[in-house]
Amino acid sequence: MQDDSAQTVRQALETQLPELKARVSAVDVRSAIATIILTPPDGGDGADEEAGLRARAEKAVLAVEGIERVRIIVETERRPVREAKRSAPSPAKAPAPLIIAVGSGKGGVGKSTVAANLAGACVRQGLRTGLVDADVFGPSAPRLFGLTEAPGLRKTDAGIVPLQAHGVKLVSTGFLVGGREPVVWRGPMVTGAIRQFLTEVDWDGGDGPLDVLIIDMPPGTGDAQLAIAQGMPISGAVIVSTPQTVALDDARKAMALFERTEIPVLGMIENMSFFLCPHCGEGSEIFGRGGVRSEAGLMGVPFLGEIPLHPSLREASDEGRLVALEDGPLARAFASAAGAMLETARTANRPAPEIVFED
Ligand SMILES: Nc1ncnc2c1ncn2[C@@H]1O[C@H](COP(=O)(O)OP(=O)(O)OP(=O)(O)O)[C@@H](O)[C@H]1O
Repeated sequence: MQDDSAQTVRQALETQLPELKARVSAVDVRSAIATIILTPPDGGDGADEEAGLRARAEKAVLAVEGIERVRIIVETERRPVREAKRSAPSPAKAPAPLIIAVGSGKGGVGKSTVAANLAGACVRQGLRTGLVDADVFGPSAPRLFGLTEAPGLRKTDAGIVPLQAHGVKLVSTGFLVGGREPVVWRGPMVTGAIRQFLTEVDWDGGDGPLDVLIIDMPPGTGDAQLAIAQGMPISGAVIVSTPQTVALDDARKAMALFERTEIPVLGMIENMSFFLCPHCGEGSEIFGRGGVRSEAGLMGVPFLGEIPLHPSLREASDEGRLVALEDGPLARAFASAAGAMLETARTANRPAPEIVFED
């Protein structure tokens, strides 16, 4: 369905504005919001001409049935991945001793919900916790943390000031988009914006340095994900998957992506593992519980835990609450998964023992 609307939007753009055809690098449609990523114009175009072109593009997209809002993002830099790696900050400048990327090969498996609640579980353990919502296409942190009406991000001499909710400090491209107006992003975009989130945020802000930073990766396994993976000294990655075979196939691709960038996979979390009935508390294994555990076994990575499918998790997410900070089976599931994740991350990060030769 989502793919169909993206295709319709792309067609509308390309038919009505053939001059843009070569510049449309990605189109995404979610919740009636169309995001269009354009490559920069070829040298000659003046600023006015470019602004006019974008305005016409917005109009063309808004005319597509079902689209209520348009975001046009113009990439100004598209550095090859290798270059991104070179520009990665030195570990000394890393924002936290533990930086954990939460990824999934495919959207909709609940990765963002899991990432947010893992962050909540870290706060509950008394850790100073940050979260980067790196999903430029469908930022979900504003909704998950109840910050949809929050003011935009500010920048001071010390850096970008993160927002804070439920004890988690967070940045999201969602905080760059205001109200219901179509927004044109300027300046270094997509990978550029994310790179700023990875390198220019004042996480400390006088409260002390972070203990752990969680990165909610964009779904998929393309260049954007690779650039993020290489833009920061990530300690390890957690892969979220549902137990169905099709989701597992994508999870495998996500794992391969992290392996290519030499980021250790800390383990897998099974989301929507089984249906936990809100009435009787009984579990039903509707998607074939255990698929992720066996996949983790096959891939030789730890299995970190299972999160049940429960209506209250969706409700809490829509209301901007973190179940990880409440009581009940979901909170316990997140506490256990976060505990396993931190344990594996700390082990993976521990420096190798030094051999001392005695005379
Ligand atoms: N265990 C669960 N029980 C009930 N609902 C869930 C559970 N996990 C996620 N959801 C719901 O499923 C939907 C998708 O979750 P979410 O947005 O976190 O997925 P995602 O993988 O990050 O998707 P995308 O990558 O497309 O943003 C949301 O409505 C969320 O509230």
